[in-house]
Amino acid sequence: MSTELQNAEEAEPAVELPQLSRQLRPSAKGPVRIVHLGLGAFHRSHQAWYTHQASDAADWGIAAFTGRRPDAALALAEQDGLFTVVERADGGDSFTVVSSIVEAVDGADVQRLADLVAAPTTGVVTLTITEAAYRLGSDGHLGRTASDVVADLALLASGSGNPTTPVGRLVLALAARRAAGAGPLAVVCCDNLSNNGTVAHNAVVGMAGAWDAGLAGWIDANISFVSTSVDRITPRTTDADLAAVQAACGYRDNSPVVAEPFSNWILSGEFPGGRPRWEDAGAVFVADIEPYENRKLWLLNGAHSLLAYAGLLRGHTTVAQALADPLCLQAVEKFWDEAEANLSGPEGNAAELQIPAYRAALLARFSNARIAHHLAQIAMDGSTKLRMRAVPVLQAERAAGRSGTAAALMIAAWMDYSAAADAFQDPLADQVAAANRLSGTERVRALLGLVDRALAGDATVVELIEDLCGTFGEPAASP
Ligand SMILES: NC(=O)c1ccc[n+]([C@@H]2O[C@H](COP(=O)([O-])OP(=O)(O)OC[C@H]3O[C@@H](n4cnc5c(N)ncnc54)[C@H](O)[C@@H]3O)[C@@H](O)[C@H]2O)c1
Ligand SMILES: O=P(O)(O)OC[C@@H](O)[C@@H](O)[C@H](O)[C@H](O)CO
Repeated sequence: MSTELQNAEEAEPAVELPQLSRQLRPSAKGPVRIVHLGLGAFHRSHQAWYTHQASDAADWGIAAFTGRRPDAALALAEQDGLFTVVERADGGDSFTVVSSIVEAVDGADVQRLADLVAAPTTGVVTLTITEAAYRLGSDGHLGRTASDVVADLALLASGSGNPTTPVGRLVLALAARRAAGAGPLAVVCCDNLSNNGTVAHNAVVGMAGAWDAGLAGWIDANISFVSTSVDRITPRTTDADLAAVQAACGYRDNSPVVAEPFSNWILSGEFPGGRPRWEDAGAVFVADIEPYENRKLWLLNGAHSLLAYAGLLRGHTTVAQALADPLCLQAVEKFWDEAEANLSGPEGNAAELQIPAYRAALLARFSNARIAHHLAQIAMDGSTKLRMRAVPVLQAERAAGRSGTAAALMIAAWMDYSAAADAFQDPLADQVAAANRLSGTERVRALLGLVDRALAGDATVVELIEDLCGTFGEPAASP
């Protein structure tokens, strides 16, 4: 099922080509034993790709559900779940048809989700629903005032209708599993969150407990929440990507995904319902995930957020363009110095994390100009992302008696961007807009309070961030 072609863009585009399907590329469908929520680009390039490569892949089919719209499920269902992963390196593309997704379902079909999660054959639920979708407040617990959470809780209490949040849908499906007596399984969070297994646990148990304390107790006793560090840069698919697959592979694929050749998956936790041999594709299972998670979230994702806000303010569009700007690069290097000073390795062995090599590899990965990773995509949902990417480094620097200026600069750049952006997307967009109607120190304090309440109460930090605003260009005047 794997095709290797180099320099696809040199091939002539074909016309009237057959569509990718299991007839065109014969491949058996494994039984559904993994249910996935959040059928986006990253699930296809990462968890589906690892499952496809496992030596026991034939035993582990994935049923993948979309989040907010049916489109991705409809497109993939047309191809019996098959899609192409395009690995885009500096030197050219290579193409692999991935067959692990055996069912692609509209997330609104909550009955199908409940049926599959309740099946005793299902052993794993994976999640890529984005950081903001867990609806956690800055205290790390479910924000029970968010309007969609309120609506889902009312709906669960009434016993009729379908939840709309992914967490609400999962809670309903786990209730069905409990009723069916189907036993334990693992929920594997693959979103870019620190301690993401605990985040998923707090969101799921928080919502279940607000509905039915017995269900929350059953989930605590039966569901293992696995933490992971996930890595593979996967931008949104473009029309040019569709054309490149068509030209190189000789079929039409309406759901290809383009990713960098690099991939990494580190997992920590129990799998009481079994799991595929993901280690065959390079996944690593560890006892203590925190050092790896911090390395990735601070160095990679932290630099991404910094480049996104600084880069957009300076008129750049992609990660590679922003990195080529000396002012942005310098900010990244300084942030990395601060982050590195606070990274400790497994069992206190920092050398194990190989930070210099990791930093050098990141510079090379970010500079891959053939991967057009748009800063606007990375910039979304900043109030949530900064809690993982900037706040821990700033707190650690201050605890060590240092200023934390480079981490504070990331937050200042986000503030400037929030006032300047034409289309600002964030779960707290309304509060951000209200804060931006204030001025001076009041504005900075209000914005910082949306990211971290304790930091907003520290006058020195507020002053530092206020001084750093404007570093990458003045934001537009407040509305
Ligand atoms: N793309 C990457 O390079 C990458 C790498 C590592 C980790 N991740 C993680 O995976 C997540 C998804 O990335 P992606 O590239 O697949 O994005 P995507 O936009 O392609 O897909 C996101 C999926 O989540 C659903 N979703 C988003 N917000 C939701 C909400 N509020 N409620 C319900 N469903 C919602 C969407 O409908 C979609 O199915 C990221 O947020 C990140 O945490 C992504
Ligand atoms: O996907 P997000 O929105 O959490 O963050 C944007 C990027 O930082 C992220 O997608 C990275 O590219 C990814 O985490 C690399 O593995």
